[in-house]
Amino acid sequence: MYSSLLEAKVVILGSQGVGKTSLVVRYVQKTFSLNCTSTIGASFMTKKLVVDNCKVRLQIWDTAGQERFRSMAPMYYRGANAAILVYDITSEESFRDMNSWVEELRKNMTGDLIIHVVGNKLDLASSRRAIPLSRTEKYVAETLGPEFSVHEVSAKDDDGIEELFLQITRKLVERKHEIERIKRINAENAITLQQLEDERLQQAQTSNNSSVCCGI
Ligand SMILES: Nc1nc2c(ncn2[C@@H]2O[C@H](COP(=O)(O)OP(=O)(O)OP(=O)(O)O)[C@@H](O)[C@H]2O)c(=O)[nH]1
Ligand SMILES: [Mg+2]
Repeated sequence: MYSSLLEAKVVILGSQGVGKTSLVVRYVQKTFSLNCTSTIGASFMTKKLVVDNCKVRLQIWDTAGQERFRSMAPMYYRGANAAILVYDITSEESFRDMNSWVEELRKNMTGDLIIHVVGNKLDLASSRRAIPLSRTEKYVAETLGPEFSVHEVSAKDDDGIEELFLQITRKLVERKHEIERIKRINAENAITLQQLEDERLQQAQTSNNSSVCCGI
């Protein structure tokens, strides 16, 4: 028996060819192909999991990295609960591009969006790494804040991807439980206030009755 159900929207953003589709396909379908076709517009996949006694349904939106689709991105990140910003650890350009996503999200997002920065293609680290992990960590700590996470993953080798989505889901579940706890406290406080008000009215009524009696 699960204590609650959570439906959440996660959006994947990043420049063309960093491996957004590969990441989602690896996580949801457990497969990988070196011959992916570039995404047109966007698409989503659903993943169900159970975390901390909570049944979760993640709707994972895979967006297109091609520049011509960039103006469509707000349609996908608005209403999202979490965003995964992907770069390719072998590409300086994709790392810089991620910064423009951070700026854009900052300007347009309301509410608290969970953001995870993800360097993909970790399997190429020894031969072609262009972005050291320390650089990403420094960037994220200084730009996003220490509470935001950095991951390096490989969609090809299925390395770090389960952990990435698990961490995001845990945060979403924690947040849901926190909101429920606050609602419960507010409801309890509202009941206490109502009881106090009832008692006050009752006392007022009693004293009114006794003054009427005295008047007679
Ligand atoms: N070596 C390696 N190649 C990868 C990895 N992930 C993706 N690729 C390859 O990188 C290329 C682009 O992957 P996609 O998943 O299509 O990239 P994308 O970010 O969805 O690209 P757009 O849809 O155009 O924005 C493909 O040839 C993938 O096979 C990885 O972890 N390691
Ligand atoms: Mg794609």
